[in-house]
Amino acid sequence: KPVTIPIKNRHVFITGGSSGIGLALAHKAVSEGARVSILARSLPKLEEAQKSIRLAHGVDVAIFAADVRDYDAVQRAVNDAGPIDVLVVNQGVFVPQALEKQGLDEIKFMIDVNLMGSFHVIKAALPSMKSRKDRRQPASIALMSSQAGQVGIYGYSSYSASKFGLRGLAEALQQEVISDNIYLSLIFPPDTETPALEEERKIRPELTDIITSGGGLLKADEVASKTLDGIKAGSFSIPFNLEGRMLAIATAGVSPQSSFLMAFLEVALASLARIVSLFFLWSTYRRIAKWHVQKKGA
Ligand SMILES: NC(=O)C1=CN([C@@H]2O[C@H](COP(=O)(O)OP(=O)(O)OC[C@H]3O[C@@H](n4cnc5c(N)ncnc54)[C@H](OP(=O)(O)O)[C@@H]3O)[C@@H](O)[C@H]2O)C=CC1
Ligand SMILES: CCCCCCCCCCCCCCCC(=O)[C@@H](N)CO
Repeated sequence: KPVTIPIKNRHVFITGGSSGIGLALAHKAVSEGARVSILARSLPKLEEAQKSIRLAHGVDVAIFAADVRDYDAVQRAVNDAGPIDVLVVNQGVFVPQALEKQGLDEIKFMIDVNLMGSFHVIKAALPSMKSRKDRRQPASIALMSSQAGQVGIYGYSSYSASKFGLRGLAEALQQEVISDNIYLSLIFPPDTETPALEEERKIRPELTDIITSGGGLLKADEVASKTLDGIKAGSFSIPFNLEGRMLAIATAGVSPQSSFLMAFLEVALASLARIVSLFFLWSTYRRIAKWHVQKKGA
């Protein structure tokens, strides 16, 4: 059933909140009257982010320097931050490369930060979320996935694995915390203009570039405002553009759906979404074949 998760005067804790989508989310949450904490590794970047938010909104967010791969550091930061009402597990890294060429260290890096790091943050925050003073007010745990967490893409074998993992985590955890009035959200952005995407573009395999362009491109603050709307609505899955909505319907699987309208659309459009997916796959594999022919020819 539909639920409303208030943001105003509540504690929103955002990991990866010093840059890109996380920083845009922090701005948005502050502008909606939330008390915001941001966690990341680099203190100078956190201070920079804190300054930009103070300049824009005249409010100070709390900053916590910790690497999500270090559980004790995360636990200390969460204890210092105090009970959390809305947890946004946003941190993430992506190094696109064909699996065969990718070093095991880079594969481990993405799994450690994107998946294991998310477990650390949730594990550290969950006890105080369950014992929050006003349990009648629903709480939220929102995990930053990606369209690459809905469909595997050339060059993203480890990245997609880390994001698909969040899906299993969210579906299982939702069953474990529903009785504590805590709602899970999975956020599925397409390519989003952030410093990390800029870096990624320099090293992304050509085929990855070609295929991901099918998902669209958004600005960080567009992603931030739709993300916050989805969290407030307690949506289990938060897609963004038309491709994202089609992907969400095509990959609805056995995930929770609190909106009757969306549930109806998932049922009514299931076969169309599968047809569009099959067409997307047909054109993708055709491009891959063409690319190899060109490469051989070159
Ligand atoms: N940009 C895009 O195209 C898309 C991004 N996403 C997802 O959005 C999320 C944010 O990406 P984006 O905003 O682009 O990236 P940015 O690099 O701009 O921001 C990443 C944030 O996470 C922090 N971070 C990185 N590693 C760690 C770590 N080990 N421990 C704690 N904090 C860490 C960074 O700070 P610091 O380095 O100081 O730790 C920074 O604040 C990721 O989960 C990504 O997968 C999803 C779809 C599209
Ligand atoms: C029903 C079928 C729908 C057809 C359209 C499908 C299009 C899929 C394109 C996938 C785009 C992946 C973007 C990854 C962004 C990202 O996470 C990286 N920038 C790293 O963060």
